[in-house]
Amino acid sequence: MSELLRIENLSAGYGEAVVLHDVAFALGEGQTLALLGRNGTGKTTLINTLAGATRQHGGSISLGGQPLHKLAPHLRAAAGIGWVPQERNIFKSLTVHENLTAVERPGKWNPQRVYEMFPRLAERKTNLGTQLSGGEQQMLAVGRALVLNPKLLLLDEPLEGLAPIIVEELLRAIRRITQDEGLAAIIVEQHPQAILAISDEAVVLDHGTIVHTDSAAALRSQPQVLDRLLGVAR
Ligand SMILES: Nc1ncnc2c1ncn2[C@@H]1O[C@H](COP(=O)(O)OP(=O)(O)OP(=O)(O)O)[C@@H](O)[C@H]1O
Repeated sequence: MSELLRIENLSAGYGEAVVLHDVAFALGEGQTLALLGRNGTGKTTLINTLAGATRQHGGSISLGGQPLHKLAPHLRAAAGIGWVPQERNIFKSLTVHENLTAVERPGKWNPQRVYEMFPRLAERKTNLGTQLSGGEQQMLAVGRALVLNPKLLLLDEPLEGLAPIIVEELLRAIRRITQDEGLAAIIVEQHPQAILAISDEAVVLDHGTIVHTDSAAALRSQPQVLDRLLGVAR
């Protein structure tokens, strides 16, 4: 398996404030990484740093051998980072279809394939972003990242605040995207069991540093370790 992402000695934050300290890990092509940790430990900051939306103070990030450090967020998208931020950030004044076609880049993912995966979006094709439920917005945010045809998908709490039936639908889609279609992904989630079940690797952050790295299967099978790392019995 060849390497896709390499992070070394990374420190990053907001303005002068440094939130992440000496973060380092690598991810192979087609691998899925669960990024876990208590509230406020830096998970979103790490995702945002990969996407280019924070201030990098030191260290390096490379994707497929290309350094990302100096690239603005839109150039990171072009370099292969598909970002689904916590706030979803869909274009609310555009229709579902326009949200997808506005950012589409050539590759195997196109709006038609997104509609096949999320039939609800196909039914809502001509609806504006403002007219979508939270679950539909999340599906659209995932679809919009996919039609960029990224090398690496970043999903920041994709299941947060959604009804159980929608959670199931999104989990099925994420499994299909990562396991069946082989797209590499980093997934942040508060409820780790569901994500560990579909991930290859796991990294746990605390106070902005990595405190545990293991295979997802090994971490999943040790509830007492998860309990210690995340603070609540899962
Ligand atoms: N825009 C910002 N400006 C300054 N500090 C911030 C900003 N966003 C987050 N922080 C700080 O960075 C730290 C890490 O926050 P972050 O949102 O990355 O954690 P998280 O692990 O994703 O938490 P959660 O699970 O609650 O989303 C926190 O101390 C937070 O207060």
